[in-house]
Amino acid sequence: MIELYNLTKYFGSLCAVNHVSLTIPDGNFFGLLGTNGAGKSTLLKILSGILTADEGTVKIDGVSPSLCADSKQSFFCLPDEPYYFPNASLETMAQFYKRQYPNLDTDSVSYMAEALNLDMCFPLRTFSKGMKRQAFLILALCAGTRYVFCDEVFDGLDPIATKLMKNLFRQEMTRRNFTVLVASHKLDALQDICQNIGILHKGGLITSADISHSTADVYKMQCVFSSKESIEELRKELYVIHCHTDGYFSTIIAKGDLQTIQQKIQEKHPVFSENISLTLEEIFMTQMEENGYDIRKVFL
Ligand SMILES: Nc1ncnc2c1ncn2[C@@H]1O[C@H](COP(=O)(O)OP(=O)(O)OP(=O)(O)O)[C@@H](O)[C@H]1O
Repeated sequence: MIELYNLTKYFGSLCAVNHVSLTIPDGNFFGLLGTNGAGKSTLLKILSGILTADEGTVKIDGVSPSLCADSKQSFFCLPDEPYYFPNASLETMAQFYKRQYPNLDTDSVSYMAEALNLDMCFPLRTFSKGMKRQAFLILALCAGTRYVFCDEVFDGLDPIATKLMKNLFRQEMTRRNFTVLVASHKLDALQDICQNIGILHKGGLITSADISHSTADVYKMQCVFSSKESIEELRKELYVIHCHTDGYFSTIIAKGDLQTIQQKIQEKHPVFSENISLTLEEIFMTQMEENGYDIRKVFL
C-alpha cells in the first residue's frame, strides 16, 4: 500500500504540492487527475525519490523509500520522457533494468514486444513516440515490481495499441498483486481502466474516490421527449447535475435512486429513455461539483 501524508513541495514561492494526504490501495489502477500544472508530475517525482518533499512523508508498504534503498526495487517509475542510452534497443534496456530489477521477466518482454510488433534489436531512437512509449510500458509491466508509477500512461499510443496495452495491464493485475499509479489530464485515455481516482488542483487534493462507489447514486439517462417542457419539469423534480440536449436526444445526469429517476422520466411519457454508463469525465465532473467546485472554472 502507498501512503502519502501531508506531502508538500515548494519551488521558490510556488507551492506545487500542497499538504496532500492520500492512500493508494493495493491491486488498483489509480488515476491521479488534474489540469496542466496541478502538481501531478511533482507528486510522482517525490514518490519515486527524484524530488524531496519539503514537508510530509511517503510510505511504500510501510517503509519510507528515502530511508530504505531496497524499497526502490518495489516500484518502476515511467516518466513523461523516459531516458535511454543513445544506441540502446529494447533488448539492451531490458538487460540494463534487469540489474536493478532482478525479477524482470525477459521472456515476457520478448512476448509482449512481438505482440505489439516492436523489434527488440532496433535502436529505440529510431522508434516513433508511440513505439517508445510501448517499449517502456512493456519494461514497466515486466519489471516484476509491485508498483508502477506512470506520467501520462497511454500518451501517443494509437487506439489499437492502447487497447492491447490496457489488456496487458489488466492481465498483470489479475495475475498478481500489482498497483498502477498514473498521472494524467487525459480523462478519456483512462476511461474503463481506472478503479480509483484522486483529483489534484493547484497542488491540493480535491478528492479521492473509488469510482464504482462514488457514482452509486448518480445516473446518466439518455431520453427523447416530444415536448421541451418535459426537460424543464424534470430539472425541478430531480437533482439534476448536468443536462444537455442535442437534436432530439437529451442527456440528463441526476443524483438519486435509479427507480425514482426512471419513474419521473416515465411520467413525462418519453419516446425513448435508457440508463447509460457515465464517462470518466462525467465522474470527474460529478466529484468536483459534489466538492463545491465549478467545473467550468477548474477544467475548461
Ligand atoms: N523544477 C521546477 N522548478 C520550478 N517550478 C516547477 C518545477 N517543476 C514543476 N514546477 C511547477 O510546479 C507546478 C506543478 O508542475 P507539475 O509538472 O507537477 O504539474 P502537472 O500536473 O504534472 O502538469 P502537466 O499536466 O502539465 O504535466 C507548475 O506550476 C510548474 O510550473
